Amino acid sequence: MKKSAIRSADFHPAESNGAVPHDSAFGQAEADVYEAILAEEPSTGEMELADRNSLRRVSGLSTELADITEVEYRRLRLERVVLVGVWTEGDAQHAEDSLAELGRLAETAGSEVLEGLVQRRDRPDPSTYVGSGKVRELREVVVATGADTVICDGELSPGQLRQLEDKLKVKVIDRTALILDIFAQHASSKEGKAQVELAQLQYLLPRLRGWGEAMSRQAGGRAGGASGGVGTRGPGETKLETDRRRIHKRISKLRKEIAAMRTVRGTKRGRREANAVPGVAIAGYTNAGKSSLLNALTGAGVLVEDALFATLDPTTRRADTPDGRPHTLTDTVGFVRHLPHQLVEAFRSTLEEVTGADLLVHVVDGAEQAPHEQVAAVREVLTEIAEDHGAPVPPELLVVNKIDSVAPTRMAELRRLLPGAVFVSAHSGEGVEALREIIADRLPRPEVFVDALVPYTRGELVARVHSEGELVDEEHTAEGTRLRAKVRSDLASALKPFVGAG
Ligand SMILES: Nc1nc2c(ncn2[C@@H]2O[C@H](COP(=O)(O)OP(=O)(O)OP(=O)(O)O)[C@@H](O)[C@H]2O)c(=O)[nH]1
Ligand SMILES: [Mg+2]
Repeated sequence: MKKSAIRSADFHPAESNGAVPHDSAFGQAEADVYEAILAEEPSTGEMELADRNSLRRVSGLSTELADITEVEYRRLRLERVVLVGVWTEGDAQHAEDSLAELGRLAETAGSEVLEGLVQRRDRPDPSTYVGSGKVRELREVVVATGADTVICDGELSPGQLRQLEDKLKVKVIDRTALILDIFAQHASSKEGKAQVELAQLQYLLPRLRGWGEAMSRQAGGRAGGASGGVGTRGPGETKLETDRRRIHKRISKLRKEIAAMRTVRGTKRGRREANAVPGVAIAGYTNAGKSSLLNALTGAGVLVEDALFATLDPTTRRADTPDGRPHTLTDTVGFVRHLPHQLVEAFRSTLEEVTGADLLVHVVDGAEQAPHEQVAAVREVLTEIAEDHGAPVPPELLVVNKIDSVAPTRMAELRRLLPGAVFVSAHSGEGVEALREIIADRLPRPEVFVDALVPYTRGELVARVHSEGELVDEEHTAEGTRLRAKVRSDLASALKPFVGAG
């Protein structure tokens, strides 16, 4: 597994400030307890209780929310991580690719990847995700590497997370939480932030119970051994109820806010549609080079970064086809395997930019090992959104990017894997001109022929024919401008009063 440089500025070893988890905003780690656990490896049933009582609460994971709004800025503060995946189908290569991607996601979130392990199983273990033997092995790796976090390549149930954490004694998070964390770090617009927070809270809600139990158990332990038994409402649980209510309230508030922002976005899009300017959405796997391609096509200065999910807010640019027809190009949020469904829901309004487009430019990174798998993952999410939206997926143009870093021998293979694709390099510009022509070709064309005499008082209609339609000829007469052109239906109806007037 590739190692990234340790981000020393961000590196906080387990803090030992004696903070009681209940009082700390996000459960400060209790380093002294942790040291004690490291010193002895408990294995017997007798040890188990002590073991559980000394569970290390890790910063960022605790559901203790001092202030719900902090979720927005919540960072998992991942540091030194060990990755683990369960491989249930496909071949070993597939499992390793998925883990390598998890590693890149972890690095994007700012952590150092120390080790990666995969296990072949028919299905993940219902209680600990990996099998019990593997848990022990994993614990050894955690101790040997000094990792403070284990990231699992899947979405774990609240119970699985808790049990693994109990056994590994370090923070355990899953792919979903990791992706949510990256989105939280990258969201910059008001809408993006609200969407991420909504997704995080939805993820958090079902997980409150388990952690709440652990917390009340701990509280009971501290109170002198009178641990809150079954049915006892410990302080943790009371707090839990309050937290849950506050989260529910916050969720409905966010939903309302997002709906309002969606209306604004819809209005903007509606205006574009009313202007009959066809829209192209650039979609695709994260890091495929969507923003780079938008820049190459339009000269827009959109942020390009070798990071996953650099773009969270759609950027729309106007452009003209080589034959002068205006259209819009929208850069969109990238997709990834197992995109958390909470995010798909929260980002619906953003993703609607994609399903509402006239043409989908689906960008895929040609330098990837298995680009066709990324293509499949993207199509899966698109279908899901389109179904939700009750609209068909727009016609797709597959574009293979980064051909500057593809070996010539590999090109033939790519053509076979991705039939019908256009090959480009946003960097070298190769193929970009051809892509422009193909996009122009696939855009809906004005289909209604009009022959109208537009009075000089209605100059704006003439201007629209110039910018949106295809002019056949134009003549300035005493009564007005005589236009013969092909236009889209909405403009044709606006011109109707003047048709046949000459
Ligand atoms: N070699 C090569 N690298 C490219 C090309 N296009 C983009 N890249 C690199 O790929 C990385 C990702 O590019 P972006 O344009 O940010 O990709 P994106 O699809 O917008 O990514 P997200 O917004 O994070 O989903 C950057 O490091 C780019 O420099 C290309 O044609 N060739
Ligand atoms: Mg981007």
